[in-house]
Amino acid sequence: IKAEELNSTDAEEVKCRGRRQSLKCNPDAWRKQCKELLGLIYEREDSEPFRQPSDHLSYPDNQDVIDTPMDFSTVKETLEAGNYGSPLEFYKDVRQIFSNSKAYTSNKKSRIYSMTLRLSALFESHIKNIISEYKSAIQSQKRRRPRYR
Ligand SMILES: O=C(NCC(F)(F)F)N1CCN(C(=O)c2ccc(Cl)o2)CC1
Repeated sequence: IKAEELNSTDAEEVKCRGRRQSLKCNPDAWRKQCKELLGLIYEREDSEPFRQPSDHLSYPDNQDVIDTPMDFSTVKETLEAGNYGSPLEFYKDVRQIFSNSKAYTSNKKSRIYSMTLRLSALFESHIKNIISEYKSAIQSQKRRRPRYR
């Protein structure tokens, strides 16, 4: 069979099988990429108030306003424990941090909320490539052979 006779999925699969597991084809590359992205976030001073769970005492309304507390140390531990099944789960938790802050704050001009806006701009600019590479790696790993149930 000549290469040009392969359809695009076959060609993609052949390309992935042939090549050493580079980022494009490696469905696990996202873990390392998310670790690096977390590193970037930790480097930012803006992330300081979000590296620890917010202490309920100083934010009493916290309980009723925030039903899913989240912070970057929890995300980091979950990622390092291998408890995220995909970058989409990682994405969901990080977005929770930002939405909690928005729920906490009464005015959109609050200093701490403005910190999350800068952080989420940084986060979104990186996470979208991680997720699209993950999705295409999954696609190219899809076996055409039926799985025996
Ligand atoms: O208590 C903490 N972080 C824990 C630390 F103090 F150890 F860092 N936070 C205070 C409440 N948080 C807010 O997003 C927010 C928006 C508007 C107002 Cl007000 O608060 C989250 C961070």
